[in-house]
Amino acid sequence: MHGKEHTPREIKVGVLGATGTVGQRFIALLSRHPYFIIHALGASQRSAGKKYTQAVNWKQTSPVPAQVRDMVVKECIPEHFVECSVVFSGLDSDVAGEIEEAFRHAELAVFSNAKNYRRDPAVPLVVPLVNSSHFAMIPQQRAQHSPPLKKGFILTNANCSTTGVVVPLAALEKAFGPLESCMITTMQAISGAGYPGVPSLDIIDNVVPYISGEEEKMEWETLKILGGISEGDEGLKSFDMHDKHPLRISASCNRVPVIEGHTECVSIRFARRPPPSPQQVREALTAYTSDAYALGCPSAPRHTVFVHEEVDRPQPRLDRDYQMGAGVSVGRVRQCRVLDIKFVVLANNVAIGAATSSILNAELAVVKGIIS
Ligand SMILES: NC(=O)C1=CN([C@@H]2O[C@H](COP(=O)(O)OP(=O)(O)OC[C@H]3O[C@@H](n4cnc5c(N)ncnc54)[C@H](OP(=O)(O)O)[C@@H]3O)[C@@H](O)[C@H]2O)C=CC1
Ligand SMILES: N[C@@H](CC(=O)OP(=O)(O)O)C(=O)O
Repeated sequence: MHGKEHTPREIKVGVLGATGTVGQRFIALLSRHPYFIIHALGASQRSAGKKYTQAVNWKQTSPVPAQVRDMVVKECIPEHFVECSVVFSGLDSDVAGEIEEAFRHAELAVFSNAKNYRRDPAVPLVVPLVNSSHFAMIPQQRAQHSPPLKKGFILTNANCSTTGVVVPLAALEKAFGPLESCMITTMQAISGAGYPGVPSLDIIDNVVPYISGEEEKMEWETLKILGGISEGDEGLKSFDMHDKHPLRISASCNRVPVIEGHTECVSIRFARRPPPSPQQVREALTAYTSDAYALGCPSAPRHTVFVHEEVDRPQPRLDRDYQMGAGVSVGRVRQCRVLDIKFVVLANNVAIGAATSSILNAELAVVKGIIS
């Protein structure tokens, strides 16, 4: 997607949870990646020992890529992945904790979608369009491990709804200073619940106003991502959780009958007075460029935030595949009579909300010389 990509030698990668919703998206994206080469696939014991096409219930719009069709799926143990430098994890969170730790311990770079390590004080929670500076925690994470690691680490990406909202929030903090409060109401696609996900009898002709754990994750993760890294007396780093400018966030999460793409209605108040106008907000969102794009990551979107002028956009069916789902769409930027500004965000939950974020994070790690 980027014109002047930095192209290193080929890097062998593995995919854990390769048969799942996120795992399939990893495979579709990695099969045409310029330097990540799919070398090993892992899933549960139900799938291990089978050819990929026999193990997977493929739900992507393109066929199973030729290079993985006959690959035999392995159990998720590091011995089967020794030739890989990187593993991408789309593992169920019930099992991701132990498996990802075993891979880190075996000196692999683990890029995870699961929630298990997002709150770990040594693990960066990186939305690649926002906080690539948090990679600075990796040396400390390696040093804290017993024995200290040379190559292994875990880096997570965020919850898919958090990812959509932090991109415009980061752009606006960059342009206009800290935010003071933020109210979010989500309309989340059923693919966010994996496959087969929400039963059809629950979701057709319906809205379900509850997604377990989602509101707490959005409220907490946003603070870690938008906060910086502070350095203590003995040089020890910690995530500052947006503490210097406390940000109050309230999220309300709903499941809606959409297949892909999370829509979020967002209202914000800025700390500085007077606040920017809707037009200044539109301009700042349009001008925002990610480090991932500036550094030449091949999967980075040209438009980090695409701002719609039409009054009825963004819409999931129309906008979720723009830039292969790697950017974020914003529309309906207008004045809020309670806070300052309100707008609508659309983010593709399985692309920038999951697999694309992990791949971009790994590309950033390559550009920053953390993996080679
Ligand atoms: N869907 C989304 O939009 C998003 C998902 N996530 C997170 O990404 C992760 C994957 O989600 P999703 O793809 O939707 O989930 P799925 O349920 O679709 O896939 C889960 C994967 O985990 C594997 N698995 C299950 N149990 C085991 C086990 N005991 N050992 C090894 N592998 C196992 C499954 O393999 P098998 O087929 O063999 O059972 C499958 O490959 C989750 O942690 C989720 O919370 C994050 C952001 C967005
Ligand atoms: N809970 C999200 C998807 C997800 O798996 O989130 P997390 O990675 O934070 O557990 C959804 O249902 O849309």
